[in-house]
Amino acid sequence: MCIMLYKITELRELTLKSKGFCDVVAVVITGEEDVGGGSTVAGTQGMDAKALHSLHLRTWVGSDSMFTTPSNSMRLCTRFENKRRVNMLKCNLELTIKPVIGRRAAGLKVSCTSQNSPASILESETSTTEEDLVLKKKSEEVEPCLSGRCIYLVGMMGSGKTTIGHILSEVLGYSFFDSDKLIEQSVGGTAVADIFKLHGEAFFRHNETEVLHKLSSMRRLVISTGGGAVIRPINWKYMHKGISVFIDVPLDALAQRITAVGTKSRPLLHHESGDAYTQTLNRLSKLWEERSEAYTNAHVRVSLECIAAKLGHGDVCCISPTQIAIEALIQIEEYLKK
Ligand SMILES: Nc1ncnc2c1ncn2[C@@H]1O[C@H](COP(=O)(O)OP(=O)(O)OP(=O)(O)O)[C@@H](O)[C@H]1O
Ligand SMILES: O=C(O)C1=C[C@@H](O)[C@@H](O)[C@H](O)C1
Repeated sequence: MCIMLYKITELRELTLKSKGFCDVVAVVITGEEDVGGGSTVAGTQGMDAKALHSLHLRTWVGSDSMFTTPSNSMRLCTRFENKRRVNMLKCNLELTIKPVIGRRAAGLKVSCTSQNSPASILESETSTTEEDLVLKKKSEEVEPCLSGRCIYLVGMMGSGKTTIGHILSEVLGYSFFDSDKLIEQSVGGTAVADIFKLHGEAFFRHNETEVLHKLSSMRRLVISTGGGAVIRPINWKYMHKGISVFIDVPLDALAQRITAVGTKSRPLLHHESGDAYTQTLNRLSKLWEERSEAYTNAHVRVSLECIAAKLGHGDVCCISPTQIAIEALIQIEEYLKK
């Protein structure tokens, strides 16, 4: 099993491999770094499970539940999709974060069990990857050129705006906002799917424009926008106050990602029955027909197909979010130089 762990405070990517089939999972753990000699680097002290879940946990295929256990460990119950064998495995993943002394020495003990495979214990130290160093260097070059301008990430549902947005905000020292979340807050915490159901799409779009309007007067933000934010010209007026970046992901890759996590939270893709992948791909194709032109309004395009060609990958699924974030910074830099 292959587990990718992202530690957002340090932006380190850690790949743990054990023999057997290969699943890809990303977990984000974050916390106070260097909070004094002998303290935990990424402990769960002072954080409740809900906060950890909402702020710091990502999996490629969605997490069913997560809870903390006493003394600096947290447990994630999730379903890992085995891409090679298509079946779903139920797994318990327990991360034990050991106390460390000094900076940058998070010890992670990962114990992983599943219905289909015996328990295995993996241990590793975090290490800074070459990708992390490239990302850091590029962000240091680009950040002063931005002069505080916000970055608006646009792209179809599931294109990775949130995932990449978190990475970019971290390296640039910007704050991160998700416009869908802000809309939910403005409607008393109602979920996007319920806003569509209760009030209709027009109401949602109106609120989306309001949110983008408010954000447009702010600085030093990375904003993950909703997939349909591009369709209203007024939204571009606001987004063009900053730098807009279109994350261009092939539709079949989007359909795979979305099918893996389910369509319940995405009202424009939700369907009750039938082949989930095909239905999702059909709906995405329809939306793409309506929107592809609108995405060209973005200042910058980050194409996963181009990154794959550059890196010599046959498949866009092999491109890590860090690589996409690096490419976004390269493209932003080129745009700013023009
Ligand atoms: N580079 C990547 N490779 C594989 N899966 C990814 C990658 N980036 C993101 N994902 C996964 O794709 C799904 C969608 O990602 P994310 O939520 O970041 O997209 P989004 O554009 O913000 O989506 P939405 O607009 O629907 O909210 C998540 O399950 C995420 O883990
Ligand atoms: O593509 C879209 O139109 C949407 C994408 C989501 O982010 C949400 O903004 C909402 O579900 C609509």
